[in-house]
Amino acid sequence: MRIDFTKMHGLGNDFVVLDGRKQRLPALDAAFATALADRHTGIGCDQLIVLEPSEHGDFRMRIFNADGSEVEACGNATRAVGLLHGRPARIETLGGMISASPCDGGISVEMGKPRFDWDAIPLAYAMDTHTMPLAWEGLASPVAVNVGNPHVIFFVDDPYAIDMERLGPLIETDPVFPERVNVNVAGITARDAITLRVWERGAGLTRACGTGACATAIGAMTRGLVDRKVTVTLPGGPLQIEWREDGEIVMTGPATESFRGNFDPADYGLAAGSTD
Ligand SMILES: N[C@H](CCC[C@H](N)C(=O)O)C(=O)O
Repeated sequence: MRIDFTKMHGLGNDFVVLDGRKQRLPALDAAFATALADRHTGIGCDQLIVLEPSEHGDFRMRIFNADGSEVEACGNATRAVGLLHGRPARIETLGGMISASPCDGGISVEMGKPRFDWDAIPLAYAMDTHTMPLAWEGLASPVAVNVGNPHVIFFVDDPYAIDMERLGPLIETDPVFPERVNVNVAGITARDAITLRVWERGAGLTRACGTGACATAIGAMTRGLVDRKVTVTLPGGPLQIEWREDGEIVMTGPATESFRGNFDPADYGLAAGSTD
């Protein structure tokens, strides 16, 4: 029984999207996600996205990083599935209910409200998350915020001068982050402009990170560095982030369908037709 997929991306952060409402899928475990995400022996992606029926919204979106970890939120994928849905959608995720709507700028997503408490990030012990009293070599005093998933944000002069391949995994896996963390290095270029690079938990350096853009914008706003509407420019391109007066984070940006295909799970040694 072959499985249909849609290959998509948001500013180069790429996904394999499976619609579990229309077909039976193998067990959604780390082995399945890592096999499909492998860029040499699989289809290749930063995240595997699976759509399922939902009793609380239009559908449920499950998110698996390339390392197989299932996580709570993915901003770029939310725009991608919003494009597929083609009309406003209420989406159930592990990080809560969010919504996506087609708009002039592509897809606009209400990502929920940020959480700043140390145990909501989460951190391993209590500390000031507005300015964490910690440093990893030259990266110091970050903001920590949860926008459905955990982020730590360092403000630097030049994000492209930071050795993310070395410092990213070091910080991602530091025990102070019991659920690991997405690592953001950001430069403020104007009251409405941020430059950002992200080492993603479970996926590494990606061309864009939607939740990273949201977290970084919020962190910069809480420090008074930018206004409540900013353009966050990642290696793959720009996203518009607004922190609305009601506390909701709104992200707007493009989503792209690259191609469609199908595969036989048996080719990956995966049992076909079982669902978890
Ligand atoms: N790596 C993230 C999930 C994907 C987030 C990113 N691709 C986005 O667009 O928000 C995490 O483990 O929390």
